[in-house]
Amino acid sequence: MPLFSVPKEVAVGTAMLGVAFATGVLAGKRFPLVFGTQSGMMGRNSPLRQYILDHSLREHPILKKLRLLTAGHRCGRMMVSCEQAQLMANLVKLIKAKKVIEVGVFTGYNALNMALVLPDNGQVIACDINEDYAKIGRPLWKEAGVEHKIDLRIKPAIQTLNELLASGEAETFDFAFIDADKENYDEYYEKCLRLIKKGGIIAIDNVFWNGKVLKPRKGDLAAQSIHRLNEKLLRDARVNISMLPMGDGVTLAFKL
Ligand SMILES: C[S@@+](CC[C@H](N)C(=O)[O-])C[C@H]1O[C@@H](n2cnc3c(N)ncnc32)[C@H](O)[C@@H]1O
Repeated sequence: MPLFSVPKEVAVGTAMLGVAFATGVLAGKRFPLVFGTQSGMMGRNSPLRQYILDHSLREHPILKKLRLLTAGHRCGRMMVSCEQAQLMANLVKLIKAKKVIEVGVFTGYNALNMALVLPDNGQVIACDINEDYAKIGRPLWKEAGVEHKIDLRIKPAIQTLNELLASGEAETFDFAFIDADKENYDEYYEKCLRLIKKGGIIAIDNVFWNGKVLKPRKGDLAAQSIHRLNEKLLRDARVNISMLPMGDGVTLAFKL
């Protein structure tokens, strides 16, 4: 005797949805992504994400301090996810990077994360328009002993990137992380591509834009901009790419 009964149509519909979801999961189709951006299977507060953190996060104690401090800020959700930052640190180490760019710094969680793995003469050119955010992180950059590696430039990132190009620094960077205003993503990508060396890597954050790239709405310039760049990257012969379902989606572009 069932504990409760549902109309046949509802039962059939639910079963079909379940099969569709499972098929999507098994076939690696888009269902898990649709359900898994910020609220579902792999969302920020999901058990699976917690499992990932419990079984892979190796966070420097001062980095953790900055993460917890930033999480309490009213804009704390802008911070990059810690597992994504760890992937970037691993890549920076793997390619023995010396010079990196960050477009969009906030309190500097990822700037600190990269500075911690750069050699002592390494350099993070950190671009942001808001110095107040960086003031939160700077004491911790100092406490970690890497403040000297973080060169914070407070002005629109496009201006900083243009200045780097004008001062002859094209093809001298190893790694770039793009994580500022989404409407300018394409311009950041093009300039970073000129600034990094062959074999260098560009990581682009928020490439899912919380699922809105699936059907960008007319007035949503951020979703449109990210979606356009995603489409362009698919066909961009200057790079190899991987789009990863981590955080809000991150694309890695490897310069050929
Ligand atoms: C998502 S947050 C960056 C998070 C950061 N990467 C981290 O590790 O936590 C975006 C940042 O981009 C900055 N930003 C927005 N527009 C910008 C612009 N035109 N030029 C430079 N920075 C900008 C914001 O002030 C904000 O700090």
